[in-house]
Amino acid sequence: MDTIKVNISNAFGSITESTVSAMLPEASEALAKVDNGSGAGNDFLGWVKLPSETTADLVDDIIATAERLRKECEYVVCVGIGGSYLGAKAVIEALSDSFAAYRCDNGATKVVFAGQNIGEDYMHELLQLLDGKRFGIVVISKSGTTTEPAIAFRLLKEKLEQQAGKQKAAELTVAITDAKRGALRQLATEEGYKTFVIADNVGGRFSVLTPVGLLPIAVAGYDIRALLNGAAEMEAATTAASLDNQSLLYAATRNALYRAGKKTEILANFNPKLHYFGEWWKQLYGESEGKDGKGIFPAAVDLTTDLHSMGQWIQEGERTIFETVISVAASDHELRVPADSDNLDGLNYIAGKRIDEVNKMAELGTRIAHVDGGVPNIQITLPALQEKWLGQLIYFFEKACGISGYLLGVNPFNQPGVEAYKRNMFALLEKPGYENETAAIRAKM
Ligand SMILES: O=P(O)(O)OC[C@H]1O[C@](O)(CO)[C@@H](O)[C@@H]1O
Repeated sequence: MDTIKVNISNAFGSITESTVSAMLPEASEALAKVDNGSGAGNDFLGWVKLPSETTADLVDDIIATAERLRKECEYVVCVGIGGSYLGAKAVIEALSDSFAAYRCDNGATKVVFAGQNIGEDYMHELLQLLDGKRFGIVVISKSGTTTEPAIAFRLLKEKLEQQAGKQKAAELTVAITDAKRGALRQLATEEGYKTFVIADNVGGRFSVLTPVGLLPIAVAGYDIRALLNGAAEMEAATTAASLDNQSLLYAATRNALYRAGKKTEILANFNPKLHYFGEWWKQLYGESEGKDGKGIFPAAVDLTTDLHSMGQWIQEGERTIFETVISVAASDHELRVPADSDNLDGLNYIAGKRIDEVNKMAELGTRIAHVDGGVPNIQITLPALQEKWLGQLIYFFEKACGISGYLLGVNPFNQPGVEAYKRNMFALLEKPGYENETAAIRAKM
């Protein structure tokens, strides 16, 4: 079976091959905690067997629901934040025509996102876009009480009910939430929305292969069966307690680098369609590892774009970073550099070459330059931006994240730190029940 590949041959300097090999017993223990559920946070391991255990009935139901929305709606607004948004956004962006938003003529349903910010202008402009349009809503919140999506959903629900009437609005709304608990579950029951469940044992940032990610991806017209199949292949390929297990290898290497003083990992892509993959990855690793005063800081760059902004820092700044490059072997389309008789820009030496070949040389040149500059490099190669490979990549990173969190010595499946800003915001907005916090925060101002 073909799988995505990790190459650590350029990660050495502050660590050696034997440093990584010496991590194997510890990494195998961490892997066992993920696979056997014997570690901290083991009530959130529902994602481990999701690809192989997702039933055909559920997939059929998701696809049928997506088809219904695609038939009835010009726009589907997916409302959610963090893990209830980033996975779908990452996969849709990776698979989409970069200019899909500007191609108003193809009649395909457009997936737009809301509830991932509290931007007043963003919401105003979205409501304006939807004015008089046939639209539907997929509202996604595991807890059902997250402020950002709750505000967006209030506005969108009101708009949809005004435009389509209450009953039709209910038919055009799908809620993805907890099976029993929470405000969204209660509302969905009262209003009669079609619902899908986020299982108790799957945390938001590990939920892209549940209806949370699968429904928006299917609404956007992509093949969720292929995505799940790819993930299932990687599920099967990441159980061995060996450095051939690509997730274990990546987790062991990044922890070896961290222990050697490399505190920041920069995830780099050379394909603009992977920008949101970096955003998804940042949440996955940031929320999983950044706790107890520990954790590799996950940063992401889009190259070559950011070589003209962050390139200087990466090349010559503080040597506490390492870089992980997602390398896509083949592009979908073929385009060559044109020849020009005047050659004023001096580009004729590459005339006739594929744009992708130029990009690949930029990638190789960057990798060599950064390694020479003291930035260890891990390379992850996938053959193409297609559902199967993205499914593999998602599962690869999830599995590695669980192993890596245990290697780091934290509970990778909680995120207690996220509550701090919420408590302050509620106190400042004078939420009932927060009177003491309101007084305390006012005293600090
Ligand atoms: O799906 P919910 O409950 O709205 O949560 C959204 C996001 O908020 C967090 O709880 C905190 O950022 C994330 O872990 C989660 O992905």
